[in-house]
Parts: sequence; C-alpha cells; structure tokens
Amino acid sequence: MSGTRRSEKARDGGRALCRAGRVEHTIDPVYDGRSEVLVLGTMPSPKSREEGFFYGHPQNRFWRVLAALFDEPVPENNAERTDLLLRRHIALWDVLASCDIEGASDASIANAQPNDMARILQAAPVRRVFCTGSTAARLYGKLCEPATGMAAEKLPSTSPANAVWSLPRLVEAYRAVAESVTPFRPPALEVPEVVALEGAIAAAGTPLDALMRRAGRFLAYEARKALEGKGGETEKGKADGPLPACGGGVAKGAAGRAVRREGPAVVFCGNGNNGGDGWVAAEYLDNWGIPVRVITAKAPDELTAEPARGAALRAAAALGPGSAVHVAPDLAAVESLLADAPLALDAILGTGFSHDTVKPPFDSWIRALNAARERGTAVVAADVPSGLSAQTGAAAAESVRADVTVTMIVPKPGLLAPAGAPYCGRVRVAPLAYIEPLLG
Ligand SMILES: NC(=O)C1=CN([C@@H]2O[C@H](COP(=O)(O)OP(=O)(O)OC[C@H]3O[C@@H](n4cnc5c(N)ncnc54)[C@H](OP(=O)(O)O)[C@@H]3O)[C@@H](O)[C@H]2O)[C@@H](O)CC1
Ligand SMILES: [K+]
Repeated sequence: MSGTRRSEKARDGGRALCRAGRVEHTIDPVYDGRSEVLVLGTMPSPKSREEGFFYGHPQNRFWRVLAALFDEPVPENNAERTDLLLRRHIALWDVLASCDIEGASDASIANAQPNDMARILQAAPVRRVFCTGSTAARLYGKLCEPATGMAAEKLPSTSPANAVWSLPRLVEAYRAVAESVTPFRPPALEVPEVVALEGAIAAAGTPLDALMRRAGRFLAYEARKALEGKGGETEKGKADGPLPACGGGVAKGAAGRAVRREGPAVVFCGNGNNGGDGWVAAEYLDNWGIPVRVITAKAPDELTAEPARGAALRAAAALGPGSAVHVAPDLAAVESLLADAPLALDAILGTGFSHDTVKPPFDSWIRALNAARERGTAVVAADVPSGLSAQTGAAAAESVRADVTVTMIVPKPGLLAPAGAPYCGRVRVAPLAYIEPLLG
C-alpha cells in the first residue's frame, strides 16, 4: 500500500497533462501505514512538476524547515526527501487534484477539484492535518473537510514569496508537526546485524555509496554544530549553507569546553569505509565554507575498500583551494596540522575494527588527536571512536576520546557499554534510512 512509488506521469514531471491554464496533479502522495500527520499544499508549482516532487523550487523553504525541525541535514534529492517524510511519520500531498491556475499563483486558482484524502486516511493513522498556506487551508475546508471530518490547521507558506516569514519563524510555526509524530528510537544492533541491515537498505533502493554520502553529510553537520559550540542543542531554524570560515576567537565546544577557532578542521581518514565517511564529511565542510586538512595514510586511488574509494576520489577532486589533502604525513606534520585546529574528525576506524592494538600510523594519529583535544580541539568521531570495539566497548591501548560520536543508522552495543561509553561523548544516531519496515 505504499504511496511512494512515482508513476509514469510523475516521472515526466506532469508536462504531458499540463494544458494551458488547466493543471492536473501528477505526483503520487508520500505516506504509509506509519504516517501520523498529513501535510497538504495546494497544488505543485511548475518547478515542482518539473522536478516530479513536492516543493521542488530551490528557494522554497519547506525542506529546510523540515530538516531544521528534526535537527538533521537538508535532504538533497527526492529519494532523501521521501525517506525523511516516512522516517518521521509524515504524509505529504496536496489539496487539489486539478484546477485552472496561472503559474504558481494560488490567487488565480479556479474550477478546483480536490484529491481524495481517503486514499491516505484509510491507510494511515493520521491524527492531525496541516495545510501549508491560506489557500490550501481554505480549499481544504471547503472541498475536503466535509468528506474527511477532520479540520486542518493552517501553517504559513514556505514559498519565497512569503518573505515576511523568516526561516526561524517558519520553523517555530511548523514545530506542531514535529510534536505530533512519534519519534522512532532505533534499537542497538550487533555489528553483524548492522552489516545485514546495510544490505537490506541497499536492496530496498539506497545503494551503499548513497548511504555513505548521507553518513558523511550527517558527520559534517554534527561537526559544524560542534564548531559552532552548539553541542547537544537542537538547531533552530538553521539552514545548511555557507558559514563564515573559521575566524579567530574562542567558542564553547561540543562538550562545553573552550575551543580555539583559528585554523582549518582536520579530518583523519582510515583506509576502510569509516575513512569514506570522513572523506565525504571533508567535502561537505569545505563546501560549507569550513576549510579542511584531510590526513590519510593512502592516496584516494590507492584505496581498495568500496564505496570509500569512490567517495575519496570525488572529495579530493571537489575540495576548494582553502583545503588540502596530506598523504602519509610524518608525525611532526600531523601534530603541526592539529596545533591550531578548532575541530578534528576521527574517521580512522569504525565497525571493521576489534583488536587490542592499533597498527601504525593510526596509533600515533590517535595519540596526537587525544593530545589536541586536551588543548581544546573538539573531536567528533564517525560511527565509533577509533580503537573502541563497536561490538563490546573494549578499548585498545590507543583509543580516541570524542566529544561527539555520530553513529550511523543504529546505536551499537559498544557505545552503550560501561567500558565504551566514556570514550564516546555525546552519541548522536544519524538516521540515514527508513529502517522501520526492515527491522522485522
Ligand atoms: N558499508 C557501507 O556502505 C557503509 C559503511 N559505513 C561506514 O563504514 C564503516 C565500516 O567500514 P569497514 O567495514 O570498511 O571497516 P572500517 O571500520 O573502516 O575498518 C577497516 C579498516 O581497519 C583497518 N584495520 C583493521 N585492523 C586494524 C588494526 N589492528 N590497526 C589498524 N587498522 C586496522 C583495516 O586495514 P587493513 O587491516 O585492511 O590494512 C581497514 O582499512 C562503518 O563503521 C561506517 O563508518 C557508513 O558509511 C554507512 C555505509
Ligand atoms: K571512527
């Protein structure tokens, strides 16, 4: 009963059915049996019809609002937008099935025919209905409410035309949506179960390289928050986008410690897929205006693990002139790069590691990282602090002490174990995919 598969009509962006003046809705609703709120617009704009998905205009703030509400990075494509909605138990559609309309002008709507809301309401336990603007709310009240018996709550439009509503105000107005859905708390899974889950996610349509992109973006998102000194706070109204490059001064770091902010962020990448997360994060940080120094034992074309190799090649090519890659630097160079770093990312070892000792050069990198943290560098770990067994929490002789650990998809037992927890700092689970239907 999934409403998420896009029809032939949707894939052609609705152009075939978009006659002059008369527009027919051609994008399938997003919902499933877990959707608890229904969010309705009026009718997709020409840009959305072209994109084949809701709120497709790059200036429309709908996706930025939703991402900020749930404290996660802004989704970048329609698969990620669908995933966000389903993960957060939100159904999305529009009030109208067809109407006469000029461009994206709600004011010009005439001869409106409503969508049949029973399609969603009979399949999903929807508790509240929200409309994203006055026209949608008015048309819903007139054309849909008599059939549904559910009143809709009016939200401000996220359209760029509604400039009087700033992004932070929009986020506050939309908070009722987030407060109406039941948060999903992912269970801790054993490492072999996590590997199996990654396979199931891939089989369900999100290949591992796409998953790694989401992982690295989430890591960069949390790292940027650590740099801003926001720690565990929910980011209210903050859009992804360029921030000023690191300037001078001192801010409160992720753990509330004083963090120096003079130099580029340092990203340590191992040779496996944990390193791949680091490469993607480096690319995002650089793209957001935060210069990085990537430290790697091997050049991207020497890596063999996939999808890490592809991620590293892409990131190395994308880094701007303010950033740099250091292949197999000696320890003095590593220490020098860390000397002024406000932020360091630990993407050396992840779930692939469970040993008593860490091999060179990674052992010396970990020592240097921990020493830098003692001097005020904020440390954000990818998936698990390097040196720690994600499965048991046992720490190797050299193990990273992190301020924040961004663990992918689900918590792992080692992060929660008494032996492992002190190394992790604040643990943030990155909800990279809609896993509820896959958990059996
Ligand atoms: N699969 C996916 O698509 C996704 C995966 N994701 C990410 O992948 C991570 C798992 O990646 P993985 O399985 O590649 O293992 P990983 O933790 O990088 O370690 C392997 C490296 O460790 C090294 N090594 C081993 N022993 C060592 C020692 N004693 N001392 C030193 N080094 C040692 C070993 O080197 P080698 O022994 O081969 O020389 C190899 O290079 C996971 O944690 C998550 O972050 C997410 O992006 C989501 C999508
Ligand atoms: K790590």
